[in-house]
Amino acid sequence: MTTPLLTLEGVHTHIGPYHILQGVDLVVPEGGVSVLLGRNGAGKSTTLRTVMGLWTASRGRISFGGREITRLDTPSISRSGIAFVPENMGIFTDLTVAENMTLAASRGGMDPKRLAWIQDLFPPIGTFWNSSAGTLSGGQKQMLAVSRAIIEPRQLILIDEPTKGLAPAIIKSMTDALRQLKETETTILLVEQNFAMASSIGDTVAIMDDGHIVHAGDMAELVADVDLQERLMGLSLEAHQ
Ligand SMILES: Nc1ncnc2c1ncn2[C@@H]1O[C@H](COP(=O)(O)OP(=O)(O)OP(=O)(O)O)[C@@H](O)[C@H]1O
Repeated sequence: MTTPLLTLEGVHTHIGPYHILQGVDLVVPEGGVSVLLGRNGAGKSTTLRTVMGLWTASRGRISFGGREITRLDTPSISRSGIAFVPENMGIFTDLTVAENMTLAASRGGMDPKRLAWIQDLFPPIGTFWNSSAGTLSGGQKQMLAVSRAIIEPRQLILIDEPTKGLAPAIIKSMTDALRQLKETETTILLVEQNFAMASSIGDTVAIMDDGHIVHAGDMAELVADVDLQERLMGLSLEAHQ
């Protein structure tokens, strides 16, 4: 088994009076794509937000690269090498694509070589460089959100449902780009509801329900095991058959 990059052990998260994560155990190996599947409300976004310190775990332990990050603040977690693309993408629609990218390059200036690589990965970033981000299509906005997250090299990127609401052709471009990103030094933890997309790119998979991980293993095993898919169907795959 590859070395774990990110580990959650018995993580509980409360949001106000609600007990949302109820002992999440999750291992993201270094390299490749780990997919987190689960029906609406299962706790997938809360898991990503808890890793980023946007919610603080009330119990349990989160380690990244062998270092405990459970109670660090979000800027420190981000500086430690984790980028986050939230479901609402977090881009500035009143600013241009160029301004969005400049703001994301927090350590002063964009590396031109890296920017050229990103524009190659996501051609609309170059094409619409001086356009207002608000005028981009849904898929282009999502590409901008991912581009902002990778403007500086990161060891791990957490991406929340990048294909939500996108047309099949755009889902394919996004999947191709993430596949290229996975060939680099970046490990990806992807929350997805689109099982076809998730299974085409994922190396490992974890399935959540009711604030727990109910299955974890290799994606190839889940794809090959129709019985297992059927058992888990009601939990996560129902909308995609
Ligand atoms: N700010 C909040 N206040 C109260 N409850 C919340 C809040 N954010 C999330 N929840 C609740 O936590 C549970 C898990 O939500 P979460 O967004 O993590 O699920 P999810 O698996 O990502 O679902 P989806 O696919 O619909 O985004 C849901 O019941 C949701 O209503």
